[in-house]
Amino acid sequence: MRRINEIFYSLQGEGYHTGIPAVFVRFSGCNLRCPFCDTQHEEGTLMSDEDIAMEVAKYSTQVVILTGGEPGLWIDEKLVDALHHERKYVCIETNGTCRLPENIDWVTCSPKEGAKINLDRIDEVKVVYVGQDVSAYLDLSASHYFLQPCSCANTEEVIAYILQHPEWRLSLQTHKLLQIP
Ligand SMILES: C[S@@+](CC[C@H](N)C(=O)[O-])C[C@H]1O[C@@H](n2cnc3c(N)ncnc32)[C@H](O)[C@@H]1O
Ligand SMILES: Nc1nc2[nH]cc(C(=O)O)c2c(=O)[nH]1
Ligand code: SF4
Ligand SMILES: [Mg+2]
Repeated sequence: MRRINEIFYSLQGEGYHTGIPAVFVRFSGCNLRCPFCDTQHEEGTLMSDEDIAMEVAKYSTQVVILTGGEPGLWIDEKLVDALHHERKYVCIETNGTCRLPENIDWVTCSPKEGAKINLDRIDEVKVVYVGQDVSAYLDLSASHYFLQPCSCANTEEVIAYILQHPEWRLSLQTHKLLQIP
């Protein structure tokens, strides 16, 4: 059984897949306490992999996004297999501190200051930019590098940084701008 905070259907608001309809599976609990974290995730109900797959299967989109909390603490190949069995494309939003099952289809790593990255594969790096030194994150091997304003509040600062450092792209939390989940 896995502790699930919520399962909901919306558009991916952030990063490379922005705008794509997706089912979000939010796990309860995290190993970090980021001061800027925008998510309440501690509450949750226990669900089996079959329950999770059945809930996700109600939505016709192919894309599932595992998030939290920190989903890397709680998932394994068996859960990803159950979602693959429903023909889903399985993405994860992770802080990168936990080893992940190899059968995940897309890894979004959002590294946090002082937390060691423990991943073999990253598709996109997405850093919440609050003025910190982000240059070392470009050494992570990935296909895309995004900087994201913190709660849409410092977008001008992020744009100014990216114009000076064009290896980065802008990721906006478009769901917050649109006021959708
Ligand atoms: C709530 S976290 C859950 C997944 C995982 N624990 C992580 O941090 O990647 C989902 C995404 O939201 C980002 N995030 C959290 N708080 C934010 C904020 N106030 N503004 C912008 N992005 C934020 C995280 O960096 C991460 O990319
Ligand atoms: N629409 C929408 N897109 C998201 N992308 C990542 C999210 C997350 O909280 O992990 C998130 C979220 O909470 N809502
Ligand atoms: S790692 Fe993710 S869920 Fe955990 S506190 Fe930081 S932003 Fe929030
Ligand atoms: Mg969110």
